[in-house]
Amino acid sequence: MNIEVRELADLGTDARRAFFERDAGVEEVRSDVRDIVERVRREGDVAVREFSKEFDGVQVGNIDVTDAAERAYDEIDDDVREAIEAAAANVREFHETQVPEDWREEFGDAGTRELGRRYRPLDRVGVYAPGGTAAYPSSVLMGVIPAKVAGVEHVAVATPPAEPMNPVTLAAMHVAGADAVYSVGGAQGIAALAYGTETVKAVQKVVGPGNKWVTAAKAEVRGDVDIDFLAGPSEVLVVADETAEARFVAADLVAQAEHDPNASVVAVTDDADLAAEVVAEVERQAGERERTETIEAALESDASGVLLARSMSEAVLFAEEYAAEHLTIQADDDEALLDRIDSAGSVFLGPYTPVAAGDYASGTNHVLPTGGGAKRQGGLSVDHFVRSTTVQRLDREGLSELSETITTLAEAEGLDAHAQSVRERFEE
Ligand SMILES: NC(=O)c1ccc[n+]([C@@H]2O[C@H](COP(=O)([O-])OP(=O)(O)OC[C@H]3O[C@@H](n4cnc5c(N)ncnc54)[C@H](O)[C@@H]3O)[C@@H](O)[C@H]2O)c1
Ligand SMILES: N[C@H](CO)Cc1c[nH]c[nH+]1
Ligand SMILES: [Zn+2]
Repeated sequence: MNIEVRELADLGTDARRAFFERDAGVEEVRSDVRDIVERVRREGDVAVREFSKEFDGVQVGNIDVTDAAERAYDEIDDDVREAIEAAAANVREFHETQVPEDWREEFGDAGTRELGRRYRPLDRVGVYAPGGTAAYPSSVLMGVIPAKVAGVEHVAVATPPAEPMNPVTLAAMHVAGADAVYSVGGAQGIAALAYGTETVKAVQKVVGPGNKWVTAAKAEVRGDVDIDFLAGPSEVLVVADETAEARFVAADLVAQAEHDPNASVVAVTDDADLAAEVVAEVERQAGERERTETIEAALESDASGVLLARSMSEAVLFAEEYAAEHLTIQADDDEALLDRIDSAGSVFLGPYTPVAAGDYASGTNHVLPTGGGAKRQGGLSVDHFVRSTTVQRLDREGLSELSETITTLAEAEGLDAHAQSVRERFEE
C-alpha cells in the first residue's frame, strides 16, 4: 500500500469530485439490484432462497428464525451477553430522551385557537442488520431499540443467512426486543421486508445499514415503502491540528476502513508533520490488523486519503463540503472548529472519543447517512419511527378573528366554497 499526503489546494476537479460525490460503488450495482428486487417482489420465498444460495452460499431451511433468538441468548458466553446488555442499556437510555410528547397550546388574541401535535408510532417496521463479511449485533441494537422505544408494535429484522446463524447477532435481537427475525440478507432482504413474501410480512418502513447492494436496494424500494436514508459503506473524516496524536488519528481511519473495501476514510490537517506521521501510522497499523486486505482496499480508494490544508479554516471548509458519516475533531479548540461545521452524521470530539465508542456503546446511534447525506439529515433516531399529526380546535371568537384572512385568501385562490365554509358559521 502506498499512501501519499496530498495538498488540498492542489487537488484537481476529478480528485475533489471523488471525495465529495463518493457513492461507494452503489451506482454500479443499481441495475443488478433492480433485477433482484423485482424477482423477490414477483416470486417471494422462491427468489429469496435462490439469491441466498447464489450470494451467501447458503441453502436456507427456515427463513423465519425468530425462535432461534431466545435460544442464542441463553447459549452465548456470559461476557458477550453482558456487553450486549450494557450497550443496549446505553442505547436505550439515550434514545428515551428523544421520545416526543404530545402538546396543545393556545394561540391568538381574541378567542381560542388551540393548536398542537400528536405523535404515534408506526405499526410495522423492518430493520436490516448487516452480516456479510463481519457480524453486526451492534446494528441490531441500533435499529431495533429506537423502534421499540418509539412504541412500534412489530419490529422485524432481516440479516444474511449463515449455517449456523451468528448466535451473538441473534442474542442481540432478543435483547433489543425484535418481534420477528428473518434469515435473508442483501438486496433480497430489503425487497422481502418492503414487499413481503409468503414468510416475510411487509413493513411500512425499512431502516438500517449495509453494503452497496443493500444500499442500492433501499434506493430502489424507496417510494413503495418508506426508508430512513442511505446508510452505506462506512466513512470517517478526521479533522486534526498539530496537537493531535497521529496514532489515534490513524487508528480511527483504519477502524472504519476495516468495514468494507468501499469504505471512505480521510484525515485533513494543516500540519505537514502530523500528516506524514498519520500516513506512516496508517501503513503500520493496517498491516497489523486481521482485515488488512479490506483496510488497504478502502485506503487506496480515490475517496480516501490524508490531506494537507493551508489552514484549519481550509480544513473546516472541506469538512463542511464532505458531510461525513462520522466526523472526528482532534484539535486544540475542537468546539470552535465544530461550530463552523454544520454537516456531519455523528461527531466525536477529543482524543478519547474514538468512533468505535459510538459504534458500540456510548449510546448514540451508529446508523448514519453516508455519501454526503449528512448535508440533509442526521442519523437514525426515535423520530424515524413516529408519525406526527397536527390537531386544532377553534372557538367562535377564534374563527372570527381569522375569518377575514381566510376568506380573502380563499377568494384570491378562486375557491369560494372554502370562504363560504367559514361564513356559513356566522350566518343565521
Ligand atoms: N452507514 C452506516 O450507518 C453503517 C453502519 C454499520 C455498517 N455499515 C456498513 O454495512 C456494510 C456491511 O457489509 P457486509 O457486506 O458485511 O454485510 P451486508 O449484510 O451489508 O451485505 C451482505 C449481503 O450482500 C449481498 N451480496 C454480496 N455479494 C453480492 C453480489 N455479488 N451480488 C449481489 N449481492 C451480493 C449478499 O446477499 C449478502 O447477504 C459495510 O459496508 C459497513 O461499512 C454502515
Ligand atoms: N462504523 C459503523 C457505522 O458506519 C458501525 C459499526 C458497527 N460495528 C462496528 N462499527
Ligand atoms: Zn465501525
